[in-house]
Amino acid sequence: MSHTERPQGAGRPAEGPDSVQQTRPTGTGRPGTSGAVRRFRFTVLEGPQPGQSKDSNADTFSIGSHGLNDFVIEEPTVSRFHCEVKVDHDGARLRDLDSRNGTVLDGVHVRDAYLRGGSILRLGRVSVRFDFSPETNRLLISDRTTFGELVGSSPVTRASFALMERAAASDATVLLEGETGTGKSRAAFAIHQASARASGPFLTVDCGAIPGNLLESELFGHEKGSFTGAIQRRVGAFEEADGGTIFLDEIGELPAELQPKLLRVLENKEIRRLGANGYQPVNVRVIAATHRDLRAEVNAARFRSDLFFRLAVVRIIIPALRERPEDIPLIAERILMAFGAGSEQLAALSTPEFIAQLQHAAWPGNVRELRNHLERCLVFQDAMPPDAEEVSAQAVLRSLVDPKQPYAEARRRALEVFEREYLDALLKLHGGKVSQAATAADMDRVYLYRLLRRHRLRT
Ligand SMILES: Nc1ncnc2c1ncn2[C@@H]1O[C@H](COP(=O)(O)OP(=O)(O)OP(=O)(O)O)[C@@H](O)[C@H]1O
Repeated sequence: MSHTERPQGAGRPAEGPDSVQQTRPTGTGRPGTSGAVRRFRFTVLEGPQPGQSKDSNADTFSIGSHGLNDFVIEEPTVSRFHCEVKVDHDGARLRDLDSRNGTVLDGVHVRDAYLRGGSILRLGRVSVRFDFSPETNRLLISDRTTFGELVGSSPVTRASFALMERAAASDATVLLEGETGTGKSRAAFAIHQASARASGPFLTVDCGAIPGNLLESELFGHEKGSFTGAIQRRVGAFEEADGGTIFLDEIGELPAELQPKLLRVLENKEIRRLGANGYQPVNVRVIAATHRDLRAEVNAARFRSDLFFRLAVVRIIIPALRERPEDIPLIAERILMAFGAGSEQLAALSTPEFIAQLQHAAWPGNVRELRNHLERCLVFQDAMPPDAEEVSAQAVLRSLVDPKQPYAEARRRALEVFEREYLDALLKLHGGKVSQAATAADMDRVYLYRLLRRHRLRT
């Protein structure tokens, strides 16, 4: 059985000893503040080291047999990344990370549930007890509300900015995790620009968009004649990015046969072109991103555990837009300015009512979807509520037809809107995978890429 459980009375901090007193960081408007979240502890009841306990030191805490967990329990029935607890508005939320033997909470198999103080978890043959402690953990929150192109004032966003600032100050490999459209590629570029490598190149390789057999040559290059069609020598992205940063987007899609090759680059800082005899050194910083939880991929043996270890030196999670509605006024203003909205349009699209509507929408496509919606509002010159996307096709067509415009111009605008809607829906249907979308739509992949870039649906 799998379900989501909430403790009674969750939703607002209760006063009992087992409730979360403060799940939101404090002092959110003040510069340089750090937030506080309630601390908790896990104690092993049955397992390899009974009595051993571990306190949380941030707002999330993971348990598993892999060395990157907060509580490492080395026992064969415990998965590498077994489960995670995150303190949120409602309490301490437990998530099973697709573990092999599952997570059993007080006798019930759960995937997602809220914990009470004294809850007993069974992970394979190990059992642990969860308790809240009276102390709090302080979280580091940036005093900035912008980082590169990204803006946001919510504590979760500013906590991610704090990590991005730290990442920029170092040369460590970074793993960015977040749903599609949350701003991962902008974050990667902003980290590069704020780093000592800013004057060097920044190269993006979308590991999900390039067929596996071409990806190796795209990344590492090839020698002339190394395979059929290799009519001349080609420099790969790692060599091209020398002295700068390479952004490996959708790293979760990296084919199994390329994973040890990337691992070697990260470990030894050297690459070998396809068909070459020897290795050559490269000086490149790697930032990777994924919309998946790579820990579940590691559990399922689809992603190498040692590669995850090397990539996640700094792991930054960019939350979904629905988890940070406080960011919406700033983000909307930034987007409207970028579209060149005039002061009247800005005023019409920043009324408290309209902003509240935006803040209550689910935005499965995150900031990208918000941007598309705002663009439509500008085109239609109307502060449409987000669910107005459902308006009938006829109403949309009617609003596009403006007989005061020359025919050619009216047609161009209508086509423009159609194209964007089509591409947006196509990408959503195929989970953002461009190659797959191109095949399904019977389009050339390179042409689809060009269209996506024109509509700013891809960078
Ligand atoms: N915090 C933010 N402030 C302003 N704009 C943002 C923010 N986050 C995202 N955006 C905008 O949203 C759009 C999508 O961002 P981006 O392409 O970086 O997302 P992504 O997570 O890399 O998406 P995908 O996984 O689909 O590649 C961009 O236009 C970006 O500028």
